[in-house]
Amino acid sequence: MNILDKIVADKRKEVDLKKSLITLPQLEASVMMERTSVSLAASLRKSNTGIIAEHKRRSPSKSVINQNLNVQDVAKGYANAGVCGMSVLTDGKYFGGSLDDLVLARASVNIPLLRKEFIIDEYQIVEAKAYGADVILLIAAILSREETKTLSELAKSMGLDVLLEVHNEEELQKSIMPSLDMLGVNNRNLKTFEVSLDTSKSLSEQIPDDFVKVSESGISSIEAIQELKKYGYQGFLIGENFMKTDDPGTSAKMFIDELKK
Ligand SMILES: O=C(O)c1ccccc1NCC(=O)[C@H](O)[C@H](O)COP(=O)(O)O
Repeated sequence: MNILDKIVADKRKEVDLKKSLITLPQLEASVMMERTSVSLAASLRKSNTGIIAEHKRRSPSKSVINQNLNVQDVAKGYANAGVCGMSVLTDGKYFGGSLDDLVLARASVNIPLLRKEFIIDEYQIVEAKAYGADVILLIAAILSREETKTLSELAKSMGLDVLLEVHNEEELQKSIMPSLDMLGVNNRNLKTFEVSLDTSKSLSEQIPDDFVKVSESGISSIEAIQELKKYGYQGFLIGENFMKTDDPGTSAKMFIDELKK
């Protein structure tokens, strides 16, 4: 069993439990359902920098990254730095995140918020909207084409943007469909945890131009972004590089200021 298999097995149990605790009609009664979402894809299209900064306390590959921060401070810091969007990990067991993190980030900033989660059920999409997300992540490695279609169409019907994450050509080819806004190539091999920007480079040509291209994971230098831009990438998802510092907002600001030079 690889890490994704383990995460998904746990997620199925978690979602079943949640459905029995908070019903769909209860989620649908959230005031957030009336909120107009802010598009991350639009924000990336008009940006020269394209940074999506992540709130990430720990991860299966790195164990603890930073457990001492207040998510509201991190969100305000990222917004002040001029990021295009913020990614909030909501998985508890493997990443130390929660839906509370999403709500607190939403209460602090108006930038696009991505719910970074292992989505396998429509319930989690309603949940994302109800807790203030603007964007959901779908991971091709854990979904069939039919599931990707059903989930992405539901998200679009709720006004949410959809970022589809792929790791290889097979996942990309099986998943391309009009109900996606952004295609994210994850540079981290989730079986070995090895990170290589070559994954983004080699898949870039196969991503149709209608989708915003996002490169995810292992990005820590200006040079890497300049290189990825040559391959058509407009979005860059960065977690650990900012979160490992005492002040991720200031780190993101220095990074973005440097990128603008
Ligand atoms: O980060 C991990 O170890 C990980 C393991 C298993 C599944 C997903 C994982 N990460 C999710 C992500 O996509 C990253 O948090 C995100 O791309 C930021 O990556 P980084 O800049 O390398 O922190």
